[in-house]
Amino acid sequence: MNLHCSISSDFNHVQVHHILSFDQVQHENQTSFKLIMDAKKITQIYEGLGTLARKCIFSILSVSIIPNHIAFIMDGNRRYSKQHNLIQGAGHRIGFTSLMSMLKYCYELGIKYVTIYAFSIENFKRSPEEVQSLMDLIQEKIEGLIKEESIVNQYGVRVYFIGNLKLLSKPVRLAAERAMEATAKNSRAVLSICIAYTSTDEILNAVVESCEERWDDKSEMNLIGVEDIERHMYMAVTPDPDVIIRTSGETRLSNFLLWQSGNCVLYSPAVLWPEIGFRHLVQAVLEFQKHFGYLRKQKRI
Ligand SMILES: CC(C)=CCC/C(C)=C/CC/C(C)=C/COP(=O)(O)OP(=O)(O)O
Repeated sequence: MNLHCSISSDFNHVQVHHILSFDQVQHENQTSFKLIMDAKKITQIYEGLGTLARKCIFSILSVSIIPNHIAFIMDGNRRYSKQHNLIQGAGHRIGFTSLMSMLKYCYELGIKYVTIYAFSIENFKRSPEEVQSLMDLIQEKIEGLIKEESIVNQYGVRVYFIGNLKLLSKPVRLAAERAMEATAKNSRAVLSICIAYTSTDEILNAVVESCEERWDDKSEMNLIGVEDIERHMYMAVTPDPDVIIRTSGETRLSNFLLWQSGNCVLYSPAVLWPEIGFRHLVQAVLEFQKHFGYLRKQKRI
């Protein structure tokens, strides 16, 4: 049959436009299929080599002490979008992919606790469109986290949502509750997702709850102690962080883990969050190891 048709195929951003005969169409499809298979094999080989290289670097790092808890301030997603002329929200999507890579590296390295600043109470002041688009993304990704093949299940991670969850819309809050329930039996590692969170709100809430608890207690003096406040912190489910990594070169904490970060290393690489990579995690661990002697004395560990 001498059919002529137009094929448009998009493979690795190469556009092919041809008028082809039926035989040519079949040939072209077979060639594309072969190219895709070759690309997959090459990717698998690279991934295998990457995993091997990481294992080697991790065993060198493990000669010294590995942090127990790393927290991330994922700064610079909108700037990344602007710099690369991407549509609004694209930077956050790419940022989520970077987050998944960082979680994988952390859990591979044996870091038990990871905390991320996903959305602060201050972020509600952004334009309604931006808040909605971020919340849609967060909801979509929370639902993805509990799927069988997700990183969370692969590494046996228990997920906590930390913050004033009453401030979230019902669908996001329900998704968060489902994720906490679905991962409650995982015990190899912990991911704390700070959402609708600020330290000011966390401390205020802990003080109020501590006072309420003491109010009915007639037997003791009505004084609250540090340990009461700590018990009522949203972050009471994890030990204090050893390292906070904030991207985009900023050294501010922006109302994140202020109570918990008294004795912790702040590492702030000058890359935007979507650009963060394995080398930054290695650098952060080395910084922690450099300061560990001092931190150990402060924390009495
Ligand atoms: C389920 C789950 C954990 C999802 C997380 C998704 C994600 C990557 C959220 C980042 C949110 C955020 C406000 C980052 C700060 O960048 P920015 O928007 O302030 O960018 P800028 O610093 O360039 O202004």
